[in-house]
Amino acid sequence: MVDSSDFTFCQVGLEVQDDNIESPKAIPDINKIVLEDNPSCGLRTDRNPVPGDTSRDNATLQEKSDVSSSHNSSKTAIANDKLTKLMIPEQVRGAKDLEHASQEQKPVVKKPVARAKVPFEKGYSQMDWLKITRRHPDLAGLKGRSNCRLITLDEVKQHKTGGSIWTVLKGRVYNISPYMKFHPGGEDMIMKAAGKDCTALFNKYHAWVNAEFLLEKCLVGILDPN
Ligand code: HEM
Repeated sequence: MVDSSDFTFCQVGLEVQDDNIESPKAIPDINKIVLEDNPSCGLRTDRNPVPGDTSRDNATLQEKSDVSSSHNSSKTAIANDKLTKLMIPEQVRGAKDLEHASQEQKPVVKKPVARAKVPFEKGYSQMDWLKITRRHPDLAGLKGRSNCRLITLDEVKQHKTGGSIWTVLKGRVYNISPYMKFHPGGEDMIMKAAGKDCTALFNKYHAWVNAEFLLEKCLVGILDPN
């Protein structure tokens, strides 16, 4: 559902039609599901059959039956020993690591990715910015000029400092100078956009941000494509 009060974000991909969601397959009978011990790690003996070796079937069976029992049982040790003999040294090392890991049973804890969002100063939230855009008569610094004119990249390059910091975003030229202190990623980051096309950088960090809306009043012109 689209929240019309949330002006900061825009839709990036296609919206999923809720009523079109269908289960691709019927849910299988859970009683028929056979659990296998690490089927994807190359430990299954039926992938490396050795003629006349009946132990491999036992080993596979042993593996299956051991899923719910203790990993430290002597039967598993024998089966694993047989398996290791069928493998090349790299596989043996990998299998030993795996065995070791399963014995320790350590939970995998994923570290959260640190976000580079800067806590905003009082009076510099996105809501404060929105209020300013409503009140300020000339955030773009147009001084009466039209914001429909074509602007070359050379002209953009000349605006890198002070109250006239221009950037190109998705083919439009904005004066981002008044927005600098409001940028949630910090002034240093947005300063990287000064005097150049920042579309790639912008999309790298936050393609979902609705800059067309946030910077609407900062529009200086359209980038000359030639
Ligand atoms: C030029 C127009 C830009 C606008 C309007 C803008 C706007 C925003 C907004 C609204 C957020 C908060 C996003 C969120 O809460 O999810 C944000 C965060 C951020 N921005 Fe920008 N930004 C701009 C350019 C840039 C550029 C050029 C860079 C990098 C060089 C950048 C780097 C960041 C970073 C690192 C964050 C924090 C990331 C995060 O919240 O995960 N921004 N920006």
